[in-house]
Amino acid sequence: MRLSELLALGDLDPSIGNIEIAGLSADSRVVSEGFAFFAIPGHAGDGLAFVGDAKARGAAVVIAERAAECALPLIVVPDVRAAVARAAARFYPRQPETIVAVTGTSGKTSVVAFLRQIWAAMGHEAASLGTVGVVDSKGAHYGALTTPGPVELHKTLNELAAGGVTHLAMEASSLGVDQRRLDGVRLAAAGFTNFSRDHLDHHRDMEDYFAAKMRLFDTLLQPGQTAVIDADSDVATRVAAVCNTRGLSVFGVGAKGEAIVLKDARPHALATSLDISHAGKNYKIELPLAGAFQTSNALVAAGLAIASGDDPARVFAALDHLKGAPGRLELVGARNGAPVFVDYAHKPDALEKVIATLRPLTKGRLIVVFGCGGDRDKGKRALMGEIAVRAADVAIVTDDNPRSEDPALIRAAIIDGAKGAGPAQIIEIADRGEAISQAVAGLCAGDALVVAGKGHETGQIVGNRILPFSDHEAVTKALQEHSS
Ligand SMILES: CC(=O)N[C@H]1[C@@H](OP(=O)(O)OP(=O)(O)OC[C@H]2O[C@@H](n3ccc(=O)[nH]c3=O)[C@H](O)[C@@H]2O)O[C@H](CO)[C@@H](O)[C@@H]1O[C@H](C)C(=O)N[C@@H](C)C(=O)N[C@H](CCC(=O)O)C(=O)O
Ligand SMILES: Nc1ncnc2c1ncn2[C@@H]1O[C@H](COP(=O)(O)OP(=O)(O)OP(=O)(O)O)[C@@H](O)[C@H]1O
Ligand SMILES: N[C@H](CCC[C@H](N)C(=O)O)C(=O)O
Ligand SMILES: [Mg+2]
Repeated sequence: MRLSELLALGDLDPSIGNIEIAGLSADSRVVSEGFAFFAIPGHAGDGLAFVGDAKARGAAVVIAERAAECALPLIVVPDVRAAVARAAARFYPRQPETIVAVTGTSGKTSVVAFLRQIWAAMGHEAASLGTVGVVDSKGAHYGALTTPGPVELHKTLNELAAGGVTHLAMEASSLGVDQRRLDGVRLAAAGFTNFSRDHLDHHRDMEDYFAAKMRLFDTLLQPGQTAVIDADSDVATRVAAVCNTRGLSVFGVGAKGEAIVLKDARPHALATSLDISHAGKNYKIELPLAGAFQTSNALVAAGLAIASGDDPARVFAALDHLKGAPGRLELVGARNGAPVFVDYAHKPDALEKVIATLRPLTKGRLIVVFGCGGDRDKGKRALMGEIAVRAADVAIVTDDNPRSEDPALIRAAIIDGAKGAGPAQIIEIADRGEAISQAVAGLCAGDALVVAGKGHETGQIVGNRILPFSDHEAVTKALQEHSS
């Protein structure tokens, strides 16, 4: 592809515009012969500092936001992150016909997994993309980011479409939206789950975080398209106002929803019976998932399936067969009849919700094993400690990806927040495997254990090393060791 086509800039000097481009990247380390290198002014450094590296690897041209002394032809654009996203969409032209993006602090991975399952039940060739990777009818492939960078994203979209996928549900993280990773994606609709504290290590404050999410609705969705909103979220009215201003069609779901109305939800064991209405008709659903939050997620997914053209009665029937996303309130086993769950709650609201879900199902003690990630929002540590001792009976504080930080200090910050904040016993066990083993060993009939924070993850990040570790495997091992 010629550079003028890649950038959609017809007025480039032909000596530059006619350069044949073999690929594109914003990371000099993956540049090859004939590539266009997009120099992003980032958080840690400026891509312009890596032009020499890009040239040595064969880059043909640099695209940046400012003019600079440069060993290669340089083109200045106003927003280089948007430019690389749009260029990637041209270089990898195919996309599944129906792409839906889901944002919100919690529930994105669950909603895209549910939507993929609903679409598959409708007979569509469906896929999902997000924190647990790309999942389609052929299997799952893990990736590093929830919303991949634009070059990887468009390569993936191209491959999915070429492989016959017509329907894709993808997660839109606030960072992904903010950093223009989705700017070249042809969206059909978008979903919003909820809003609470997260990523305050990146966003200046909660308003900045909210605005980042709203860019999906006020900029990326086009007027006339549909926004499916969990109407029971604290910020649903604000989100709907943003959507109305943009001329979107608002589809509210939940007890306060107007498009799918949740009339009654009766939890029993690990399932929930729902009475809902939509377009003047009533439906009964046996959702095979526990937790009010999973009901909300399932209704957002159903709304997105209906908004993208599927038959409501068939969509609601599909909810009877939903499976949870891996590591989201996943029942791994039991000891002395006490269930053991693995969950991905690594932020305050999620921890609160998962404990609140298990509390009514637990006659004995509710035990939670958790930690907080290093190099992430420090403010959430004390909050999560406080929630655990207020809402659970035993809080076992352990490590969760300490990264470059001293894990003992992370645990101390959690315990500082926990002390005196509630009745639960606090136990500190640094080694996560040992914490899980001791928690399992102590389970009595009537108890329940939730190991929170790592969900589907398969490693413990200590310094720059990723040590193999899975909560699921650690629980299974502990259940075997402490059987009888
Ligand atoms: C903190 C953050 O969001 N970083 C993202 C951001 O990097 P940055 O702006 O800080 O870039 P930088 O490190 O300053 O470097 C500037 C530029 O120089 C380039 N570079 C750098 C070194 C080099 O040798 N050569 C080179 O060309 C970099 O590729 C970059 O383009 O822009 C990059 C290009 O798009 C992203 O790859 C990078 O994601 C990093 C890998 C990351 O870990 N991001 C995480 C925090 C993230 O995005 N998480 C979200 C949310 C998760 C969730 O809620 O589920 C996600 O969507 O996964
Ligand atoms: N609708 C919801 N409201 C509150 N908490 C939720 C909701 N859905 C899921 N959770 C909690 O958040 C955890 C993460 O859920 P999920 O992976 O679906 O969300 P996510 O938005 O993709 O999160 P992340 O940004 O961390 O990838 C779950 O394990 C559960 O504890
Ligand atoms: N996408 C989130 C996941 C956090 C998971 C938790 N296990 C941790 O490491 O803090 C992040 O990178 O902030
Ligand atoms: Mg996710």
